[in-house]
Amino acid sequence: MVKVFQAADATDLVTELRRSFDDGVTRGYEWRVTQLKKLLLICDNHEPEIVSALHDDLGKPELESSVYEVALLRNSINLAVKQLKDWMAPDKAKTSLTTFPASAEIVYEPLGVVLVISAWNYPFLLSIDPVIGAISAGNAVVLKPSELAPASSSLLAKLLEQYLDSSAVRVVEGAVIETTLLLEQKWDKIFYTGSSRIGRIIMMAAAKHLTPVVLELGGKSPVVIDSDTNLKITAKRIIAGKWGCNNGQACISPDYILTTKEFSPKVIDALKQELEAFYGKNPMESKDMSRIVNSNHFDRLSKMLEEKEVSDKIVYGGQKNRDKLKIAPTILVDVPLDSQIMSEEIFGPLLPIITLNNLEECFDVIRSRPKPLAAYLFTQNQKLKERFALTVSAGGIVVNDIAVHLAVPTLPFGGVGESGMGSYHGKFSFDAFSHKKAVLYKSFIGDAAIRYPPYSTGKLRLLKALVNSNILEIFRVILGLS
Ligand SMILES: NC(=O)c1ccc[n+]([C@@H]2O[C@H](COP(=O)([O-])OP(=O)(O)OC[C@H]3O[C@@H](n4cnc5c(N)ncnc54)[C@H](O)[C@@H]3O)[C@@H](O)[C@H]2O)c1
Repeated sequence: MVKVFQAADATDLVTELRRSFDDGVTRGYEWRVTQLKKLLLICDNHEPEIVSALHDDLGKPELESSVYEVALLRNSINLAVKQLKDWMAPDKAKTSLTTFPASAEIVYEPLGVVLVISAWNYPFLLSIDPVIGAISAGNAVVLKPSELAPASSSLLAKLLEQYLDSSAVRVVEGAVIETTLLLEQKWDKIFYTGSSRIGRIIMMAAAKHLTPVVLELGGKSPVVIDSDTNLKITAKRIIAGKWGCNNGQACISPDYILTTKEFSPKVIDALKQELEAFYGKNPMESKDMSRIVNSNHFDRLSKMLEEKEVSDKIVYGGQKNRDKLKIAPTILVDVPLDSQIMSEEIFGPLLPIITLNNLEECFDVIRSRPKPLAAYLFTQNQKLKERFALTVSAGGIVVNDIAVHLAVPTLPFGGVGESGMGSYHGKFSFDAFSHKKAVLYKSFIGDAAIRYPPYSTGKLRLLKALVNSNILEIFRVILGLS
């Protein structure tokens, strides 16, 4: 019988991990790099099992599992192993006249015991990627994978227990009850990936202990298409980023398209043509697309499609099979902006196209809505690219492609406003789990009497000049000039 996770288990778990942290188990370079290399071994030795778990949970095609989960993880781990010494080294900081003589540095201090709560759609990537950051930064870590991807969750629990140091890295499987018990504990950071709704619950629980959070949330990521674009490539990239990424169940998947009324028929034709080239005449039978994760999400998506003034706007697809949890790639045109499909994150294979008079109106639609996790623009117009990058707020922006910024570790990945707070990937993951400690070294040389009472006008003038680094004024005070 599976043992039920109870409040005392959560408390004991954190106590145990805190003891390891306090004993310094996780702080040294050797421990960190050994654990990272173990994560690499998991990828090397267990890829077929991972692919199979992802197939059980989501019907994810092998290519997507191997590349977008395992290969991306390998990249993250290799980068951390290669850069760890550099990341851990303190950064020298400049000092000022006020503290002269002194030296200063920024020390990257591990936070302590951290909690990672991840989502079901990329269950390996979204679980292990933050754990890489937590370990790199020298923390003890508890991972809580999503219960909605049970095969992946149990494989993660098995493999992390088998490979990693269980005195400092643990997996707790479970759903709301288990997560709630974990959230009652005092953590030094909570890293959460999931919906904005639950993000609010996480932040409220964290506030009780003044625990900092990273919230990797979602939102409605828009795609603007200008008529000055390579339409064939545009269509292919949108399809690859939408249906080719877990069938639209991805946080940076295109949620809706904005284009001009005039150009929209060409956009629709191009999408139809490439969809057929990718998935054939009957996409419901295609093995190259994930299924919907479960019947709740299937019903949620169906409800969106069946809404009045939405169901009659389908121009492509619309087929569904609840038994197989399949929904065909579906394109809709000019659904009402206040419909459910245009108000909530779609997170599935439906793609509305909204047509407007010009591109400025398209940009205005984005600006009038909660800030998305990603915003995309397809154009060859340099001025438009710059205007988009400067005036549209989103977690990240990609011009002329979809979702690929996720694979660039020199770019921070995270949301803004409603799409989240904090970021990770590459060095940003290390930073997310580190405290940047300011350290100033002074000696007993050059002890200036001017900072000590009794105060005088001369001391006041000199101190002000020193704080403002006003060399001329310093000389004037020293030389007794007014
Ligand atoms: N920014 C990113 O990197 C990223 C990545 C993937 C998904 N997402 C977003 O996540 C959302 C989809 O994920 P989801 O929320 O359906 O995933 P989910 O249902 O798996 O939930 C995420 C986590 O929250 C936990 N949880 C659920 N209810 C809870 C509660 N009441 N209290 C505490 N914990 C609870 C779950 O157990 C799970 O571990 C979308 O909005 C998507 O855009 C964001």
